Amino acid sequence: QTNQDLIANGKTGSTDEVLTYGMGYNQNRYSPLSQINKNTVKKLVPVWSVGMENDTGEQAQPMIHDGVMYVSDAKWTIAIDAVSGKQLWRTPVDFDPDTPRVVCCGISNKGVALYKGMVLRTTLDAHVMALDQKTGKQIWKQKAADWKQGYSLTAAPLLANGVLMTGCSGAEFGARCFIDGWEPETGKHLWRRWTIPGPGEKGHETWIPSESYKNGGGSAWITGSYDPELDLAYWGTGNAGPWNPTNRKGDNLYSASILAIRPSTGEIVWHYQAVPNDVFDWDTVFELVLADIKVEGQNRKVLMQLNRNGFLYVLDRTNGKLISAKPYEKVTWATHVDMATGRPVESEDTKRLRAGEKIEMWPSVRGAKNWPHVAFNPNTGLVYATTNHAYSNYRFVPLAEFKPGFRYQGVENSYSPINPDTVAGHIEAIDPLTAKPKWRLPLIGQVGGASIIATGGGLLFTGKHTGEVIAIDSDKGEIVWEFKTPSGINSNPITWSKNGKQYVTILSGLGGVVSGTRGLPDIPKMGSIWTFALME
Ligand SMILES: O=C(O)c1cc(C(=O)O)c2c(n1)C(=O)C(=O)c1cc(C(=O)O)[nH]c1-2
Ligand SMILES: [Ca+2]
Repeated sequence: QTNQDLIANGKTGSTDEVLTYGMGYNQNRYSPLSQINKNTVKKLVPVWSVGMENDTGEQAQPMIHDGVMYVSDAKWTIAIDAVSGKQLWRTPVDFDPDTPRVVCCGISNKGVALYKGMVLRTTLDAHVMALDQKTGKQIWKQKAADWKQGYSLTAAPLLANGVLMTGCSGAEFGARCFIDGWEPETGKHLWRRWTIPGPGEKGHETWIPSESYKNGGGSAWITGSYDPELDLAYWGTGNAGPWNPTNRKGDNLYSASILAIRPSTGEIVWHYQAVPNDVFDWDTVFELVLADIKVEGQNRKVLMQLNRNGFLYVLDRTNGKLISAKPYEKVTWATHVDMATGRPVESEDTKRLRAGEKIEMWPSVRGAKNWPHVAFNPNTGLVYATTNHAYSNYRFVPLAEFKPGFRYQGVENSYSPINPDTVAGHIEAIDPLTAKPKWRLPLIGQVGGASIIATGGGLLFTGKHTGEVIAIDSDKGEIVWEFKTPSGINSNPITWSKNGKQYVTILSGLGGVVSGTRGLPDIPKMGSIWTFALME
């Protein structure tokens, strides 16, 4: 898995390999594979399953190299023969059992990176490590931060231009976050880009008073994308900390922003802040889909994001200029995004919130979409997304004193109820420039939990909170196949091939933030991997 292999993956490379988070550096989550298609999908059956020996949740995207599948969760790194399902090795992750105290939203891990014979991963207790692909033995391990200060690492690393990039979580604990660059071969720390600039750094002046940056948040808890031609990694940052803004005035850069970063140096080449002075948990971390699309007749290199805040942003990824920002769900916190300034125009409701009143706010603080990733099919030009239809009853309450490693938020929040007949969200096909749906499949009585992949067979694969793996006709938005797994699904599916045969793999095991969602069916918590193929 050289740099060339990683660049080719998801583009011209073999569909036998899954080497990057998002099935390609562009995070399109699209595969041209078409053996499993609308006609053949009725013959799709499980071919193997492996237990994860974990009940804290499975979110990882598996990776595949040379017929071996690499899977992770917070407790394990595992290698499996991809065709037979036979386990090759299993290495436990060693962390203090108290660490889960500093995770806001589940004991999670979203996957590994593969590079030059190594499996590279992050750990819940804020370490980064490399294992040998053949044996599972540790090659190196480095501490990124002290978990007792509220830091954790849940995202898969990004290997870009020979640099291993990792993010961090902790904004709900008033941690000040960062993105790190490491030398993958040795674990040597190359650079740190604080997402919240300190004294003397550009952007620090947007924190008033100046010491407020110390609790500034700006987590980087979803893996970035990479454009090898521009040599830019795109990485989103999370909410400002604490949510209650009493002690921090100003725009609070670079919270709730999209950053274009030079992998070799960590330099920020451009930034776009979606939400100045965020008070809503509008993490702008979600997947950044890179695509080349026509905008008003012109070919543009764009970056797209369905932001948690309900707007679908399309940016020129060469320079960060805003092209479009339209709402894809019900939004009441802002009236629109001002295209001249790129800033959201806050609503009367938000003015009342800032004045201390309780408001009903759409979307809820969980977002019009949470992390489950979208797919983009370059042939249809549509984005396929799992979205949420919910509101928060939300207000600020006095901030408790800051204590490192403990919640530091200063808000009161309750969610709209979910009853068995509530339309709590949708799986939908969306035009990126209008943000309007082509079709919508309602999620009734449950929120969405899993990422989507799109295929050349005209299908989407994803999973439901209630445990079904589903295939959807991507033109009509109809479920055409399903299989019930033992637990709920909130993970990252992949499709791949070996010896001319197409497979779909997905993890089951309820975890993450949906595991704590009230009003939903009581789902057993148990991790397992499932691989499907057509019955001969
Ligand atoms: O700001 C942060 O540091 C941070 C981190 C994480 C995380 O690492 O899982 C989540 C969130 N925020 C968050 O707001 C959120 O809704 C969320 C959901 C999940 C999940 O795994 O289901 N993680 C996180
Ligand atoms: Ca957050």
